[in-house]
Amino acid sequence: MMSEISLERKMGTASEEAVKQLRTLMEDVDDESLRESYRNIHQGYPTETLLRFLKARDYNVHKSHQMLLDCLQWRTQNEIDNILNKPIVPVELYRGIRDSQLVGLSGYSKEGLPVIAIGVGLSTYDKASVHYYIQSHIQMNEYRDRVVLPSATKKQGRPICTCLKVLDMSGLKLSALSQIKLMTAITTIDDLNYPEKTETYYIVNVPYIFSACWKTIKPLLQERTKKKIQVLKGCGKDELLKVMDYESLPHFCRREGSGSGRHISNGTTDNCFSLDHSFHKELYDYVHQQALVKGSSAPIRHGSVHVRFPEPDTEGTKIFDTLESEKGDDRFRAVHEDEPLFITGRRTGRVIAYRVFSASVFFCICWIWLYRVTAPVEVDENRTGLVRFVWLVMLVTEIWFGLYWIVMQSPRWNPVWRFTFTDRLSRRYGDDLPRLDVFVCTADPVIEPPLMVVNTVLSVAALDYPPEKLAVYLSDDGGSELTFYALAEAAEFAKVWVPYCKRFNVEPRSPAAYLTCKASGFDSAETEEVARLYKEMAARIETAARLGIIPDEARLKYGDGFSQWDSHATRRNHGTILQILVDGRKGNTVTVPTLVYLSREKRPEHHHHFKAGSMNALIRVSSKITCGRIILNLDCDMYSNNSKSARDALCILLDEKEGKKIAFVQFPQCFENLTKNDLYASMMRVGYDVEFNGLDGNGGPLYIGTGCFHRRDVICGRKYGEVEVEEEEESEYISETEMIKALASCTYEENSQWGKEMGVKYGCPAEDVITGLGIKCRGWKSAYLNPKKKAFVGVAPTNLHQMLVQQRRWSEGNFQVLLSVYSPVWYGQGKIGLGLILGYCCYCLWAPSSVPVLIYSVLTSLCLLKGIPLFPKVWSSWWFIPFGYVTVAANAYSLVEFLWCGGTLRGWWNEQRTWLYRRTSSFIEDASDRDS
Ligand SMILES: O=c1ccn([C@@H]2O[C@H](COP(=O)(O)OP(=O)(O)O[C@H]3O[C@H](CO)[C@@H](O)[C@H](O)[C@H]3O)[C@@H](O)[C@H]2O)c(=O)[nH]1
Ligand SMILES: [Mn+2]
Repeated sequence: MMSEISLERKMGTASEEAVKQLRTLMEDVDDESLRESYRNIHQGYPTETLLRFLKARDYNVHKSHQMLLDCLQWRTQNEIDNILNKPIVPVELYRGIRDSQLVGLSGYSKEGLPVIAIGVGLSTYDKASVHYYIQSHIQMNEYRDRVVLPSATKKQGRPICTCLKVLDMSGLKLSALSQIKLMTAITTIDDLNYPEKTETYYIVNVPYIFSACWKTIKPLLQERTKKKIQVLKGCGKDELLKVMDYESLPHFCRREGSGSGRHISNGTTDNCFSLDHSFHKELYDYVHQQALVKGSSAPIRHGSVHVRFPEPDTEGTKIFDTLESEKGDDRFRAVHEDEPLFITGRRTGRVIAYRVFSASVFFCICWIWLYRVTAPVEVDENRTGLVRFVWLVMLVTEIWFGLYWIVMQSPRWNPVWRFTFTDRLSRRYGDDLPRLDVFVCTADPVIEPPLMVVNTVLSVAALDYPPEKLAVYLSDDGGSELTFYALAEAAEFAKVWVPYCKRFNVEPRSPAAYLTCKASGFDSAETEEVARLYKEMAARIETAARLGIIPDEARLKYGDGFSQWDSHATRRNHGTILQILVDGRKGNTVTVPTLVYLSREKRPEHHHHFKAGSMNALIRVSSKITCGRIILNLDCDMYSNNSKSARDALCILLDEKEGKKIAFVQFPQCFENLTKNDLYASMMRVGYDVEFNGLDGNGGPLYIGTGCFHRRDVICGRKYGEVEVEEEEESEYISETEMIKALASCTYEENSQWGKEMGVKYGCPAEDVITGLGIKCRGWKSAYLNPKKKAFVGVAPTNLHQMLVQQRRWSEGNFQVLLSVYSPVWYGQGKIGLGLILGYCCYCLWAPSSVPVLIYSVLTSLCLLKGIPLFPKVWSSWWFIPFGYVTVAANAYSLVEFLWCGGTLRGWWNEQRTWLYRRTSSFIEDASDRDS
């Protein structure tokens, strides 16, 4: 401490001495223009000015002298002293520059220093040439030195020669590196000609990217510079309020809390970057007035002043070069055409460990088989025949379990994980994305309440996707006026909801889900307003549903739609109803995507093929309206929980290399209405966190009917290797409504390939599984995406009965797949790999494996009662080892796997129990009643 003070005192006397020497040197300058320029620099405070130049050259008088002379030379050569008489005209150009080079004076610090705010991250420098930006920058420097600082000096009654700078880093992207030449030029000009003008740099709103750059840059900076930089937390409000009043705080520092909140700027007057801010108004008037007074001889010139700027000094270049080389680092890489939009990861260590474990289990399974075949059976004459028979049955079931276990290894053998780069997608394509059609299917307004359906529709309408490229189709197999009414109401509400979501970056974008998590309190007036509108809409829809009456105003307003229901229409017998509620195809002024209601024709004499039938009708109808190249298919009870999911999927489908082989991108089916321990194991944790990744490694996950992005032409039958048909011309899809309606008629598919080689396949309750398999058999692969933030969230069955019914339909459906013409085993033979065939079998064998499970559990308990020994005695012989090992290892592994996937011990126990219920009950139920 002591030594520091004495050092400073020493420095103090040393600097006084240096100033004296430098002043004498400057008195020798006799070129009048240089002298005048010098006066312009010091504005009556030469000591302070000389000190600045001395500081910049570490008090080396000779070097400082040279620096000051160079500066004066530069000023006279480039007529810097007159630069304030040269306004940038026309005003539109100037406004453009102000909008893209964000600088302003937000006020004064408590000590009276001007506070200069700079929007580093959001400046784009793309509205004019480099020279204009440099000219404007210098003008601002000169105005600060010749007008702002002298008036501050006057006000404070002491010399004010420096200022504070607050740098806003929000929005800083790597693409900013392309501006680095301009920024280096500006910094170099400041370093050489306006040294030591800034007392402190406060850096606020620092995104991750900057912290990365900062680590790189910091060691390169001089100590002197480094000391002046303070990186503040968040928007820096709390720290800055220590040095200035709230009024002087730049607008980007005024956020509440840690900075994640929203701007509360009221209009542009608070925004000191704006040309309408008083500082910029004054500057503008000043320059124009000067032009009149001093530059009156010549008319105001169009075109920028070309200021010569010195080659950046070594420090600047060093930083630039370092950043350039850092670009090799993934975070810094600019977009190159050949850069992948996604990568595929493997966890080699874990996989090898698993394979070793798996081999050991297999060894023990063979050992068990051997035991069954060779172990001596009881010799009691009366029972030997029976016991032999029981052992034979045990052998058969154990062989089955062994084989089933082998099948189950396929989705664990080679798991992969996909990671997408949505930022690269945005940089490469911007808003130039392919059209996306979303199909939402509903079938029954009682089981699937219209309000829920509408929430699903709204959540996808608000996807982070250009609205003119997005369309949402609701297929109503219930043919219900209520659902139509609800959608019409939603179309109105969407006009508020969609812009609101985008403006405030709301998540999730299902209004019901979002407003429930906000229920504790609304953070802004907008939210309150949106919540009110939503509640009103929900009330109208629910009242209509309860009473079964559509309000007359609505009937009047949407007469076009309602008139399509004739008096004798029922849900199983009606014509096609098609209504485009919002038409967002026209240009890019739209804010809400296209919204379409479709209820395909249904007649009792024609089979409607359930969801598959409605999907195919949607594919045809949409092809004449928006014809999106990509199709997203959603069940009406699954809302979009992550507005980026479409972009994630596109990272895969648009990737030029790996993505070319991929036909569809499947997201998992996640549920929100489950408890932590997941009583009925509906979450299928292991399925979605382990097995699907394994399937992906073997050729791709199944298509599970919801949360899946397809390529339109592939689902319509394109084989891998065939050329993709270009998107249809705009004019073609504006067809006659009647013609489009015909595409959804009962008879349209007669004698066609629809339901067979085209669209979703018919004839099986698991239509989605065979459709996906069919696509793979045409040479395609699929990909599985399971981002942390769940893409789609739905409602799972919550009671035992519902669960068993659903389970039975699935196992039955999947078993039918095995026996159908589209069986993975024979249809897939030679078309898809063995790993994938086995992968499909895991699911197809659910139902048949209930037979051995049932037999095994009944038989072992009976034998226990009858005293028939089935297993070797514990610790009695070597034979015990395989039984013990397989039982312990298999259960321990399944528990570990379950915990890995984020489950709980209880949850695992519930799953084991449910599994037994399913296996033992579905077989019996299946045989006893077949009503649906
Ligand atoms: O004639 C029909 C019957 C059903 N659906 C719709 O199909 C979806 C799925 O039906 P649901 O009864 O909810 O079946 P889940 O068991 O929940 O569905 C799972 O299993 C089905 C069969 O494998 C898949 O089609 C689904 O996508 C998948 O979520 C729902 O949106 C229904 O509205 C129709 O559009 N038309
Ligand atoms: Mn469902």
